[in-house]
Amino acid sequence: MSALLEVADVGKRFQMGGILGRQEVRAVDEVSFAIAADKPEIFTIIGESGSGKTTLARMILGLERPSSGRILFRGEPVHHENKADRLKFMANVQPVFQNPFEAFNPLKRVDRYLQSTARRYLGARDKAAIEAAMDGALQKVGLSLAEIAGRFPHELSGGQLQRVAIARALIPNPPLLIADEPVSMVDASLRMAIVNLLKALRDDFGVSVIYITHDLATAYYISDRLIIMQKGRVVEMGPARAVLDNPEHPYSQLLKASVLSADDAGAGNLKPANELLQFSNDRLSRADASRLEERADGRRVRV
Ligand SMILES: Nc1ncnc2c1ncn2[C@@H]1O[C@H](COP(=O)(O)OP(=O)(O)OP(=O)(O)O)[C@@H](O)[C@H]1O
Repeated sequence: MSALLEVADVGKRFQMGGILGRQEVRAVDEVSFAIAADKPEIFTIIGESGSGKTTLARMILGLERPSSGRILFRGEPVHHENKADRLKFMANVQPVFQNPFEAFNPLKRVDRYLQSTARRYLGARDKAAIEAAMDGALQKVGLSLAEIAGRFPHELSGGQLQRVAIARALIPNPPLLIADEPVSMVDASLRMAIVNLLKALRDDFGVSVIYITHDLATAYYISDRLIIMQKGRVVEMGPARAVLDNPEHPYSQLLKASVLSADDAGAGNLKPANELLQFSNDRLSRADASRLEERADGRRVRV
């Protein structure tokens, strides 16, 4: 397989506190996976708050240096000191952030963002070429330049604004998007439309998406493969349906049980989840001596 992205034994440690109470946080610990160049997919990173998802995403985007391991995009390290190399890399790997209202300045018209992206990455100078690039990207997300031209962020819904953010990311025609919790700030009624859009980008335009979430339901619906992270470590990874239909690691089971117990609210059905929490914490305390073991269905589980 020729790899689009290769993440190999990647770790990130942060030093916390002063000289005395100095502490090390292992935000990400020995994470490995690869995304093929010729097989677009939605690869999901799932885990609760603090499990290291965003740190991993920032390292893939070249915004943070790994403390150990390596990340290669088409065989080249993702960290570039040189501005031109950085720009070339960013044209290929584009981020979509959680909160579209934070991503756009409320006093700036949204089409300006698309314009500057087209100038920056495509080197487009004349008005017709810039507008064609903007409209092409907006059409991919179900909008058009005519619909959003001249409008300010508050004149669009959260769902529309997130579509514009995705259109902006698509302008350089990147083969890979890194979408960090792209639907968590979007109104529940509009969430599926964004999730379906990510699927359409994969199916119709061959874009791979690293989808970062703590939401099992959308992860199940959208993912080809996934990794489940707990405190910086992968506890289970593999084909999404196989893993989520029948999770093996206690933490994966706990995530699934938490979704079910939320549906079951009031039914007093928390005991199994409490037991799983105990199992999961037991495993975590022995994590240093653990390793990922391969299963017949293609998944790998930390044992
Ligand atoms: N710059 C930093 N300095 C120190 N610690 C950090 C830094 N960034 C992240 N961490 C720590 O690393 C761990 C992983 O954080 P990270 O933000 O990657 O998790 P996450 O899964 O994305 O959580 P969330 O869903 O809340 O964003 C946490 O314990 C966090 O406090």
